[in-house]
Amino acid sequence: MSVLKLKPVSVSNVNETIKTETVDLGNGSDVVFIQRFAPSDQSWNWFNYLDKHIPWTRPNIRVFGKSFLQPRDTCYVATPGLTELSYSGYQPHAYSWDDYPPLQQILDAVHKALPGSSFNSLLLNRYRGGNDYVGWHADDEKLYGPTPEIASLSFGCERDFVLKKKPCKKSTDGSDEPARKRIKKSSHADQHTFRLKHGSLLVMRGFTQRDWIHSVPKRAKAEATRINLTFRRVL
Ligand SMILES: O=C(O)CCC(=O)C(=O)O
Ligand SMILES: [Fe+2]
Repeated sequence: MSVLKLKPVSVSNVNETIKTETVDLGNGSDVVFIQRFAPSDQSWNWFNYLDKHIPWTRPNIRVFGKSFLQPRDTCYVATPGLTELSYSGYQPHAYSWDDYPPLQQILDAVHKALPGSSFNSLLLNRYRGGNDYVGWHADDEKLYGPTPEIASLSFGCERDFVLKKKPCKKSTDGSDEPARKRIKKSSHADQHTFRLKHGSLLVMRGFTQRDWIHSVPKRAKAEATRINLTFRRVL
């Protein structure tokens, strides 16, 4: 019998040695979390560039029929020719990747870390202190398809990212049995909090947008600015 000897490989690419955690949310949903995706100095360079050069806007959005100022700054970048994004009654202008060359560099790094991914759009968020937030929502717009992979890269001030299971739909089977009894016992928690550090990458996959909602809540103590990039693929 011949034995295949494997030589130890010296890894030159930092991304290949980086610790990746996967949290199984159950029912075909999971989250991949890479806490140290990008080195701190590189992340600060990107933060400073984006803070200064991105044409941030704070649009009016509609939630439950009422008009609100979105509680964070935003900008949208997408490959030309894709279906236009529209959320909460707002249709952002799609800027081009070429307008902001470091974005292409960041996109390449994300693609390298996530084999098989091919993102073609990016929603940027800037939280100018702890009063800025994103409320409970799912990124379940039709243009992303039923099982979108969404990669979220964070720079600057650490904030909590909370995932919460959507409430179960009321049964339509006409049974009188209390729902509590009919639900199969599961070991999966229905809420998870991730501390999104400077340079971290969190990826939502599978049915996460169908079965879960997420938010970045207000935090009185988070005074500094945070920039977040969510990469998506429009089908
Ligand atoms: O800022 C974050 O970490 C999340 C942003 C988000 O959920 C979104 O842009 O859809
Ligand atoms: Fe989101």
